Amino acid sequence: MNFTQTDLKGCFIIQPKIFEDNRGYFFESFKGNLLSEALGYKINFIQDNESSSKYGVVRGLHIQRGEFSQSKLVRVLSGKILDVAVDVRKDSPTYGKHISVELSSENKTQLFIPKGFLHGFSVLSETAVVFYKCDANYDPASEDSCHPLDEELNIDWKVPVEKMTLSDKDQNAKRFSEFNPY
Ligand SMILES: Cc1cn([C@H]2C[C@H](O)[C@@H](COP(=O)(O)OP(=O)(O)O[C@H]3O[C@@H](C)C(=O)[C@@H](O)[C@H]3O)O2)c(=O)[nH]c1=O
Repeated sequence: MNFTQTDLKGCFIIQPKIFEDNRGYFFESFKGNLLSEALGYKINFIQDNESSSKYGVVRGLHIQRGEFSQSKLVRVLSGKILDVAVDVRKDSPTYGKHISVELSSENKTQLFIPKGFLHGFSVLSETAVVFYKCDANYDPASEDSCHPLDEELNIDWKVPVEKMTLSDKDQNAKRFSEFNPY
């Protein structure tokens, strides 16, 4: 399992080691000790989420604040997404910057996103099933969000705008200029 720190400190791209043979493949999809070693601190994942979405769906950009703030470990069980993390950590030298990483059932790449980041993804395949671990429970009262098409963030979701599907909540999300740092 290979951990690569990204341009946004604390966000890691994780590439599991795949074992292929005439039966198919095997890989360890999560190793708590190796993740803690790479991060330099311990993570205690307590909730797993799965969602399925069709091509062009953009979910995000979401965050939970306070005691329910979440780190996430994201991977794709089928299809392909563009996974996006935006640094909203107050005083971070990369505040407002984002990374985008293609995650697919084919490349088996994972993205670790620490607390203090907005998270979202777009679906680049016909459908995609996304699975992610969280280290805090879902708490709607702690949720905050930012519009995925905010001009200041300038995220290329790799989906034409006319083909995008957003939830009502995301369509009505605030602009980044109105967003309070984490
Ligand atoms: C996120 C979440 C939603 N729900 C419910 C609330 C709602 O009725 C339904 C759909 O919720 P949403 O529209 O918020 O789902 P979605 O837009 O997929 O929200 C998710 O987006 C990605 C990008 C994230 O990073 C996640 O943390 C989460 O915010 O599921 C839960 O019960 N538990 C959860 O953990």
